[in-house]
Amino acid sequence: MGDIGLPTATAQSVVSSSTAIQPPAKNKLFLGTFIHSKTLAKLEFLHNAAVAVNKLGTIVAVSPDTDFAKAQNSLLPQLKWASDDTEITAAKPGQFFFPGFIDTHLHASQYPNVGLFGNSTLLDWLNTYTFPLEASLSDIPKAQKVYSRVIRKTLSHGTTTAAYYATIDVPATNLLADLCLSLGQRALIGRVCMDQLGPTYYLDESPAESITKTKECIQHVLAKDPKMELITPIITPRFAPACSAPLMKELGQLARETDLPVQTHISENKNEIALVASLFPDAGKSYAEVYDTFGLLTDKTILAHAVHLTEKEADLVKKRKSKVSHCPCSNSAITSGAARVRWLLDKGIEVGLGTDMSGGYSPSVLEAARHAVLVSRHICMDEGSSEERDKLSVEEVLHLATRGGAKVVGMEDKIGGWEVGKEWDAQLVGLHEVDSEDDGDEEGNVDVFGWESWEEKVAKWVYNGDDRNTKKVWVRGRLVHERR
Ligand SMILES: O=c1[nH]c(=O)c2nc[nH]c2[nH]1
Ligand SMILES: [Zn+2]
Repeated sequence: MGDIGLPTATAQSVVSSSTAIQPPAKNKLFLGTFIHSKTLAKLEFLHNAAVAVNKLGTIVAVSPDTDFAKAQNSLLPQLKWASDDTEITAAKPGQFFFPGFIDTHLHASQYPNVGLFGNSTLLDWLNTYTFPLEASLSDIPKAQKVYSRVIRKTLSHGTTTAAYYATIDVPATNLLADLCLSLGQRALIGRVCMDQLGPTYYLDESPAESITKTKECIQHVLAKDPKMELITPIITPRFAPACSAPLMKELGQLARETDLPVQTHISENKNEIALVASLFPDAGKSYAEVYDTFGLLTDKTILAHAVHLTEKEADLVKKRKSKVSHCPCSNSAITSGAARVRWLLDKGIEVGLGTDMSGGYSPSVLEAARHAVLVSRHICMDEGSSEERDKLSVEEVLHLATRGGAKVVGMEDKIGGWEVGKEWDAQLVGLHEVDSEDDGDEEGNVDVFGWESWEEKVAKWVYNGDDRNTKKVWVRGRLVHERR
């Protein structure tokens, strides 16, 4: 990153240690069934397999047909790992390891509002529910309560990586970064930039102030995690209607100078699109062109929603290699529309899933995945649809939730599947076996009778699973959640 005149970190750290970027104490060996996305349409099932994870949290071996005895007698000696320096986790029968979910778009600051949207749509929802809550998080103890809770909650649903919006407040945004580090969630941390549209009590005073405060947050993250091993700063113009042309120009320049990722919203709602056209009559012809004019459509830009993009805009997004975060729960909840995911994928645009709390009502990427399936079926029922082809399958939405999301956040070399060299960001999933002794209360809604294929078990998990099925979660090899 070039010298961009970032100020030195000034914010007080509330959380003192950054333990999550310390290596785990022991090597780790995982045994059992491993499932991950192989291609968009295909899951791969590795049964009776072993995955070895070193003390840095990196996968160093993926070994098929390896039970406990073979691991002890062959794999560990091969790795030169002593048994007493290796922690072994074996999945029980019926359990499986799955890559951690990647939530490519959510507002940490809006978590207290999940489920609160009434009959609102985007612009009135922002004014009624969202801006007042976000503004209130400049109260640091309140921010601490909300941010710790949202991190723990999303981890408990298997989200190992989250692209967060915080608020305009610098200390509270830095606190979110600190908490991700201490609780061990991989995250992109965005201080929200907005110098218009919001209420006077919740606005950056000028483009210059917005840039200075953004740089303070970037500096804070880089001071805490210089190699961006766990947390990454992300430049966050809220959306075009909330950013003046001079602010967007400077943010585009900052993105170019720092080569940092960018996140924003695009084409979520028809009134919003009309507002963009009225606010930026000269800058460009379309919403996407407005961002492009200011250098904000980069190959590291995450565009949330993209519900109403035109053909020409989608082609521009593809040309710039910008990515899309599909947020189906949010799009249904606040009546935004149905994003045409197959159309985006067919154009070669990378797509991931976002919960978009609290436009979205759920912290669960699994919920977003099942709603992505359902929204795709609504698209099939529209006139002029290509019908069957528009449907997304279980395999496809799980791909979006993992490998697709990894590409959207620019971490496809690090996370999303079981390959040597990737980091162990994983969840252990357990379904309720009807023949087992327990009554299944702890295993959630997913009853498995024993005759299902593994493909069927996964489909049952996608349609009926929840956090009760997420038994353990790891990020970079560190256990960050365990269901008791
Ligand atoms: O889903 C959304 N959530 C938000 O907070 C927001 N702000 C602008 N546009 C937005 N869309
Ligand atoms: Zn959003």
